[in-house]
Amino acid sequence: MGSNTEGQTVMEVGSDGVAVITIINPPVNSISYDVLNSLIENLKQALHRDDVKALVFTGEKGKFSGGFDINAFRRLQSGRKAEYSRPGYASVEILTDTLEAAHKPSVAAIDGLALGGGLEIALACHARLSTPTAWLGLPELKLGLVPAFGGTQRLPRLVGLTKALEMMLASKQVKGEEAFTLGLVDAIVSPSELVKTARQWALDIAECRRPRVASLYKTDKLEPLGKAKEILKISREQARKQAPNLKHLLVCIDVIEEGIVSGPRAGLWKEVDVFQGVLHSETSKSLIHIFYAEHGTSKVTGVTDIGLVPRRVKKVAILGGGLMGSGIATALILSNYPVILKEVNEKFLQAGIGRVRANLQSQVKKGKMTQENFDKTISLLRGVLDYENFRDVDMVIEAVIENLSLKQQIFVELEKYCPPHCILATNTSTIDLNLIGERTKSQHRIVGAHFFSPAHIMPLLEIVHTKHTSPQVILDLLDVGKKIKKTPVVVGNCTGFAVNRMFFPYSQSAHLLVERGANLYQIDNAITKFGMPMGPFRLSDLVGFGTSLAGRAQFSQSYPERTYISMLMSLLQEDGRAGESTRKGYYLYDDKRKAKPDPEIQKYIEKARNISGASIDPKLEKLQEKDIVEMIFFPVVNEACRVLAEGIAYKAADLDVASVKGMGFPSYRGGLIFWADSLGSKYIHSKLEEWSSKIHGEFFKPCAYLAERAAKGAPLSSPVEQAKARL
Ligand SMILES: C[C@H](O)CC(=O)SCCNC(=O)CCNC(=O)[C@H](O)C(C)(C)COP(=O)(O)OP(=O)(O)OC[C@H]1O[C@@H](n2cnc3c(N)ncnc32)[C@H](O)[C@@H]1OP(=O)(O)O
Repeated sequence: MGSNTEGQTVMEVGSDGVAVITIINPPVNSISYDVLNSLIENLKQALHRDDVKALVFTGEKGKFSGGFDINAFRRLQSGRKAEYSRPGYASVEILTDTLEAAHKPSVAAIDGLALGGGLEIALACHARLSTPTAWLGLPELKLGLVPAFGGTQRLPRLVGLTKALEMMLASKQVKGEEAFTLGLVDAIVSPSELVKTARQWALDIAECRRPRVASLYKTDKLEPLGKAKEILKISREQARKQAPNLKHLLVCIDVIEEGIVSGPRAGLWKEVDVFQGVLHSETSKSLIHIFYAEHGTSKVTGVTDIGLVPRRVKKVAILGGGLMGSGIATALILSNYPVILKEVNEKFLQAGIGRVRANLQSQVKKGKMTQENFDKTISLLRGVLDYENFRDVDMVIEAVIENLSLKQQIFVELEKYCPPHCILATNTSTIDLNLIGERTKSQHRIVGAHFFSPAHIMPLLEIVHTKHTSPQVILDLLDVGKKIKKTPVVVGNCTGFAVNRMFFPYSQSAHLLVERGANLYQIDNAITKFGMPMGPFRLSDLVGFGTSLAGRAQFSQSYPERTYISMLMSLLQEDGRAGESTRKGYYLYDDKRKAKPDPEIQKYIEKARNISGASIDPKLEKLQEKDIVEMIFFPVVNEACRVLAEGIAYKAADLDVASVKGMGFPSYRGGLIFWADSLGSKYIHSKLEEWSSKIHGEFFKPCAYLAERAAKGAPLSSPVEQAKARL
């Protein structure tokens, strides 16, 4: 392989007359332009050579291909010229009119994974063999794209329209076994026999012992036209309802429909026509940014690049079996970690274990876990009432209530009972870690393991380090985080850390606006339409006012000048309305927890307004949706800038991932800072300045980091030169 090339294919022609073309581009054998060019060259050669009767395509080291090289797409999105000047060159000219139309048959030998463009190459072959455990799918839509190598046409013809729509629109992958049942692959073969069997299969087709199928022209799996149109109509309606901000889903359905109504070649050409549009859309740029940002969170300077190896964590102890503790225990046992759960008395302990059981039971009910697996998983959990069993644990996660002196006492005990190598983690969501460990001599092994509720479901793990936390401890927690399938983001220590801190203005700006005349339910509506799972008021109801008010108290202590204190929540709480758990908060809740606006809320708003002395601003009474989104999120962006400036977050992309995974910020907007940069630092700064002078001085005041970037016209994501909290 040339030193400047990104992968290649190699061709080996056997004495049996089969040319085996192997894709080589580690780690996932993605199809870079170099791979594609080399594949085309080898394909043409094989078709030309007299000693070749048939072809087999496969991938090196047990992986067929992870799809087209996403990095190449990223380069095209940032202005690089397209490699092929002829539209449809790869899809129509090569895969369809050269490979699929060739007189020499081809077979794909699939192991590991065949995704996106990788699977599409296989679909253009005349047969596919797969190992039982390989993953096959067209996940392009997850990247804001549509399949571009003919997948929109061939997949429905192999597996039927309904299944193909599900696989493409939901980026659902299927395992080899299921692919065989669906008709996507022709046989299941063990990895050791795969290429050998594929060679023979290809010869069998060449010698007419097996059928030679061009999937593009298959029709037996397609529904009759009327039925197909009905399926597509329903699919469109669902896409519009479930993802109203995502246009590429509808584009994909249109392309599939074109093939069904006007024939597969017309469908192929439509696929070619729409691709440039989706590739250069903001949605695709954002989703590809998030793909890379997510991979980047586990690369931490000073931790993962200094030659350390993660130590094996064999046993974990959790303190506190409440909502968080039981969720964390569930996440750990689900990934086969033996866990001891400690509580203060038998009643609490049984309640905690009950919660873990209920979490697992709900997986059984949903058909995601067998009863046998349930029994095996729950057997990894042991309840205890004292520290005696802590003598051989490798990691402790404290998840008791947010009470500093209680946590300090617990850490003193932990230091006494746990072995010296044991990682001492806390799940606090706001309290300064230095204070928690103040009474110990173990500051180097104290770390934050901040899970988000419900901990066994929410994908983010915020790993908080102090100046004393050792890189080894951070690395170990990163490793555990990955093993329990969380996306870990490493951040520095401060009140609220990165995620809660940057989002603390989210609910406050909403309260500030409501006190000045904005409609509470319109705010939630606008924010939901923007793409958040729920607006700030509905979120406060879900979290519960007790927790929200406790969090606000912490913030107002640490950041008093910019904490907006509205009495609205406290007034509601005094009246027994503490959120969803009391069935009344900003909304009223029925038996099914469905939220309904409550006209009574106006009474409380007026009371809160009287207390704060705020007056109604006619402009805020008539806010447009765009204004609401900006007034709620620009203070969040402002706080995120402070988090970056102080070095609490390592890079802007980490905050993008944290906002998506921790707060539900829409991934198709690329995360908080990526979205902010799409609007421009200058614009955000000018808006905050304006609101600071007209509405509330301190709350909206742009921070120095934002002001400096706005003055230079620089993006907020450009690297910070001097961050304080580096390791
Ligand atoms: C023309 C076509 O229609 C268009 C397309 O094909 S679009 C591409 C479609 N393919 C995809 O979306 C697959 C995206 N990748 C994945 O889902 C997962 O990476 C995977 C299932 C392939 C492998 O997962 P896993 O084994 O956990 O490894 P993972 O850590 O994710 O990836 C390993 C490395 O490969 C890279 N990688 C994975 N898929 C890639 C791809 N298609 N292109 C470029 N790089 C890729 C990752 O960025 C990562 O790089 P890093 O080590 O520098 O961080």
